[in-house]
Amino acid sequence: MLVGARVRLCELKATVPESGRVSGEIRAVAARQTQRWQLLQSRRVRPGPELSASDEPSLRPRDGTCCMFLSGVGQKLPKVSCGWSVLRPCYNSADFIPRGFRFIKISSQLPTSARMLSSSSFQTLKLSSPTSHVCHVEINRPEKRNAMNHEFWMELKSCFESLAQSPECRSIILSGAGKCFSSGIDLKSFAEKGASMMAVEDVGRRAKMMRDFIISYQESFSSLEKCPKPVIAAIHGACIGGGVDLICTADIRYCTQDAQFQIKEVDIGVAADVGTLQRMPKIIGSESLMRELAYTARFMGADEARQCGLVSRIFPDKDSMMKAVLALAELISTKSPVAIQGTKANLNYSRDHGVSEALDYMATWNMAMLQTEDLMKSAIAQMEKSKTPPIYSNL
Ligand SMILES: CC/C=C\C=C\CC(=O)SCCNC(=O)CCNC(=O)[C@H](O)C(C)(C)COP(=O)(O)OP(=O)(O)OC[C@H]1O[C@@H](n2cnc3c(N)ncnc32)[C@H](O)[C@@H]1OP(=O)(O)O
Repeated sequence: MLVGARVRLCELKATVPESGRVSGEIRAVAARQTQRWQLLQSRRVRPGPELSASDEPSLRPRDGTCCMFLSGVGQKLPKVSCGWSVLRPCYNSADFIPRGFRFIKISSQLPTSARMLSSSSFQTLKLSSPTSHVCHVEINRPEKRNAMNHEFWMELKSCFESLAQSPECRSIILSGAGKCFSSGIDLKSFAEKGASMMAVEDVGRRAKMMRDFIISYQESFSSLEKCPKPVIAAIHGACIGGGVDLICTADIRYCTQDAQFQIKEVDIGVAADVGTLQRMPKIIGSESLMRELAYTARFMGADEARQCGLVSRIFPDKDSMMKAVLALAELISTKSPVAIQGTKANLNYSRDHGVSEALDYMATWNMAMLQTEDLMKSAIAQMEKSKTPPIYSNL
């Protein structure tokens, strides 16, 4: 929201339950984008005349939150149309708070993730924001069946590191453009990289260079796992070699009926080295099947992938799958980001540690996170049997 932008406060809904605490939501329209504002702090109020919004909400310049002041109080508040207002910077918001209530800007239609990280930042990825808080990352080399060239590995890491830092992004969809999800590492790019490293004469230096190279590719894929937001992989057609390594870093995997998974590495003379051998046994649970797939490089179809737990749902085609992943990502994005990100961090931790160690980690995590405002908001919504989820602040 720009300082000085004209906004029309089009809807104010608030109720004062018996406890005397106000909960509510305010919507404003600015520059043809729907902006949502939510009550951040509530105060005890006296019964009185209808509540009306002050006509000059102020934007705090540092963090972009909006201070909105209410001049009256009341027991039950109808929808109120408030006309046009001008947002002004508020350098000392504390001056204003005692008289009313503070509102915080929750979201705009275009999340920061997508605004800041436009597709034009990347050669091999296409980014979009299907809804506020959901980001869609598409591997975008369809003419090469989304083969992973060096640029892709570098861009994927920088993309997910940025999304990790974007407060407005709450869930992420990963898919492939064109005929398939991915044909794995770009064999041409891989051969060129290999040749340039092999040209280094000293074995020690050559080995060090290769190690750094492998680690940099591992870190690229690990950026999905380290990203605190849940990642949903949507897989159609071929998912080969590096494609399998990549989907193993996702939180949830859906696929189409025509999906084919192949741990191809033994066929190109290498042991898979960017995550399949480490993550997939923990996903599918069968050591025997894991080894069979990795030693033979045979294709595994969608039904078998679901049976062994590699994917959780199968769809007849890409369109129906994308609708379902979008609905799933959207649903996740309506939940408390504190709760969702805490859940991901602790599921990851507990996968890699023993039960008692993971319980200890959980307790330490929640000794901070149980203090979140999201807990109270959620509890109130549950008690009030609210049909819509509470609106949570970005994290
Ligand atoms: C540190 C190391 C880190 C990671 C290591 C990972 C290991 C692996 O990923 S191993 C797996 C390597 N991948 C493959 O062996 C797959 C090769 N591709 C195929 O089998 C097929 O292309 C297909 C995916 C089954 C799709 O078949 P189709 O739809 O018939 O397309 P094509 O005509 O074969 O290909 C179109 C176009 O794409 C180019 N291409 C496809 N895959 C790759 C690839 N992996 N690397 C480079 N280029 C690829 C193919 O050459 C065609 O290009 P044109 O210029 O149009 O000829």
